[in-house]
Parts: sequence; structure tokens; C-alpha cells
Amino acid sequence: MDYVKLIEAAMSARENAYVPYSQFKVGAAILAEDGEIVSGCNVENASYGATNCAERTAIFSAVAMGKKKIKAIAVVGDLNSYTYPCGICRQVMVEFADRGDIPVIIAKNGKEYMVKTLEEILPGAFTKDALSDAKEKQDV
Ligand SMILES: O=c1ccn([C@H]2C[C@H](O)[C@@H](CO)O2)c(=O)[nH]1
Ligand SMILES: [Zn+2]
Repeated sequence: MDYVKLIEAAMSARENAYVPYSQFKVGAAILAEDGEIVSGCNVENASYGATNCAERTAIFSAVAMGKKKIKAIAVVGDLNSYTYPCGICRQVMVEFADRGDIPVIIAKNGKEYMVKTLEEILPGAFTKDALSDAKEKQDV
């Protein structure tokens, strides 16, 4: 898997970040099952809570294109330190990470990056399995 290509796509999307409030640009890029790369940036709002992170922008764009399985994701935020995905984005990644673990590439640039697994950064995630278990037991 070409991590550098994914990082470069994230860096390029980062340029489109809409960040008038934080000035903190983030870009993300996911590798879909069909080999396509789908990227996204953070989009802020005057009502701060309406802000969407780069990771979720990329994932939601992919889903809107019919790509529901993520094979890897790269994230570039601050260019001088490593920017980890927030908790909400980690949870959204799990939803589309096709049963299990995917590499999460946390990058400063194409040369300096760390590869974590989703399980490493979100152990014991809540998944749809928990919902179906509860339904089977009619525990509702
Ligand atoms: O992994 C991250 C962390 C933060 N942000 C965004 C949200 C907000 O626009 C800005 C500051 O939190 O950075 C992301 O897009 N991804
Ligand atoms: Zn986030």
C-alpha cells in the first residue's frame, strides 16, 4: 500500500480547509476498497459545534460515492507535530473499517509519518455487533 500517495492526497485536501476560527488546517485521505482515494478537509462553522473534521469529511464523501469500506486513512494536521484523529472520527472510522483493523497514517508530511492501527487508537470500540446482540436477546 502506497502510504505516501495517501499522505499527499491528504496534504492537498488540507489546502482547502475552511478554518476561519481555529486556523488549524487538517486534511485526510482514505483508500477505498476499489483502490480509489477520497480526500477531505475540516470545515468549520460560526456555530462551532457544527464543525466537521477532515477525517469525517473524507469518509462521508466516500460513502456518498458508494464506497463504504475503508482500507486505510491518512491524516495531516499540524505540519510540525503529529495530529491524532479525534474520538468522534475514530468511532466513524470503525463503522466503515470493514470488520477490524486498518492502518491510520498520522503524518507531518510524506517523509515523517507514523502508522498506527485503528484498534490501537480506539481499543474495545462500540460497534454494530453490540446492537445486533441486544436485538437477538430481545433486550429492548
Ligand atoms: O484530527 C483532527 C483534529 C482536529 N480537526 C479540526 C477540527 C477543527 O476544525 C480544528 C480544531 O480542532 O481541527 C480535524 O479536522 N481533525
Ligand atoms: Zn474528528
